[in-house]
Amino acid sequence: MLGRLNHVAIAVKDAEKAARIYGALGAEVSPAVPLPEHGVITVFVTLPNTKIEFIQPLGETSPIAKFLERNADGGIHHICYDVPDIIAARDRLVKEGARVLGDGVPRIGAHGKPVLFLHPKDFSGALVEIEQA
Ligand SMILES: CC[C@@H](C(=O)O)C(=O)SCCNC(=O)CCNC(=O)[C@H](O)C(C)(C)COP(=O)(O)OP(=O)(O)OC[C@H]1O[C@@H](n2cnc3c(N)ncnc32)[C@H](O)[C@@H]1OP(=O)(O)O
Ligand SMILES: [Co+2]
Repeated sequence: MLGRLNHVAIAVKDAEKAARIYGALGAEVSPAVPLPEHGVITVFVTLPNTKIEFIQPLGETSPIAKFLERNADGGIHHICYDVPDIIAARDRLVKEGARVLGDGVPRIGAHGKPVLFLHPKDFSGALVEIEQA
């Protein structure tokens, strides 16, 4: 039911600036992409085995605003796993007692595929995103 580690997300105040050091190391760095429906701007760094997603707040109601108030210098915000069937994964997780954030309906994420978020208190203090593979 669980696939590859899709990305590790780091919340920062300036995503392009944060990714710059990875570019200096020769990694592929994407352009900044605003995703108003998620309240963030993303910059992806592609590594051989996964990606780093830098997320910067966008708009008044960004879901990462409080996190950055608590972590002014930035910090690891969530981890994202591929799942082969996001609806089956959601239903199994709910059955096991995990809380799906929002209305439980997958939304299209940064890679154009459906994503869901799971409450950090149900995953040992780590916010988890699942993405349809
Ligand atoms: C670009 C699209 C997409 C992709 O395709 O990759 C993205 O990644 S979008 C990324 C941003 N979107 C989201 O994060 C959506 C889901 N997040 C949420 O719904 C909220 O951020 C949250 C997880 C419910 C937290 O809400 P918030 O209002 O910020 O926090 P609270 O202060 O109410 O926190 C409650 C509780 O949870 C702890 N917490 C909060 N954020 C995290 C975190 N990132 N990792 C671990 N723990 C977290 C927080 O410390 C509180 O704990 P207590 O103080 O012990 O109650
Ligand atoms: Co993400």
